[in-house]
Amino acid sequence: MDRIAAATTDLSKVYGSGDNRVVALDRVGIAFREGEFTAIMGPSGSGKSTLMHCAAGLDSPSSGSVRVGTTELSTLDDRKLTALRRDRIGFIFQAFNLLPTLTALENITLPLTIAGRRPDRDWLDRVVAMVGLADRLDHRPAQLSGGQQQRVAVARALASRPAIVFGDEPTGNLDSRSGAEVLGFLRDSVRELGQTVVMVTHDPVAAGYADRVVFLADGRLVDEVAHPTPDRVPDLMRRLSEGNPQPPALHTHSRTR
Ligand SMILES: Nc1ncnc2c1ncn2[C@@H]1O[C@H](COP(=O)(O)OP(=O)(O)OP(=O)(O)O)[C@@H](O)[C@H]1O
Repeated sequence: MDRIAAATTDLSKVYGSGDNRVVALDRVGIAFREGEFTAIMGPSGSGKSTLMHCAAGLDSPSSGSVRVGTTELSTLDDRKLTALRRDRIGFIFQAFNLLPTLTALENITLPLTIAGRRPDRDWLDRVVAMVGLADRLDHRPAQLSGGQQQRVAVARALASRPAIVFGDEPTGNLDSRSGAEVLGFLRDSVRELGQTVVMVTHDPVAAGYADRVVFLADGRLVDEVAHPTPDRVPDLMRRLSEGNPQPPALHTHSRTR
């Protein structure tokens, strides 16, 4: 049986009340299997960021549940939730969010330093080698290109060997060549290092690097494509944005409800 890195059950998130009430997520159930690369797509406002933030313990559900590994997040107090995010979850943001005064290596190991943990030297060497930063470790962010800075952020996300890595538009600030490199490294972290990656993206080409793409519309999971290729994803996106979530013939299995 596949092991589950993180999962949501009947996850709903409602913002505001009365006339301002927005149902950002409507009973979303999704499992992220260990060693799998998932892309989350959907129109603007469909709930992608909210799903990622709830699954990563950055936001709390209105109802339903989230687990990371076997840990149910609702059972954790703030201190334990912070520790779980730090120790078991990696984050990669659109803006690289590196500390300018630290070297690349110091940025990569910062979450471990804060946690008072000693880096696993072998693992760190593998991660640094994978993202091709071995000869840049003493550079500061300003001395690195955008693509190199995002590679530092990828290595930082992987440094603790987390249960799951969440990326929020990780290539949104990169040119297509640097974006392709970063996506390749994310895919390598899954294929070669056995990591689990979930990425929100608007870019069908980026989604083409994933093992599967899930589509949200109006806070619901409306479809899922396994082994996407860049030519299949835009077709699905077009149909969804036209308000017709009928799965086209090319999909492998559907979760429409
Ligand atoms: N803090 C908040 N307060 C009120 N409404 C919110 C809040 N955060 C999100 N929403 C609403 O919830 C819905 C889902 O938002 P979310 O940011 O998850 O969508 P998204 O698919 O990530 O959008 P985008 O692609 O534009 O980033 C939207 O209608 C949004 O306006």
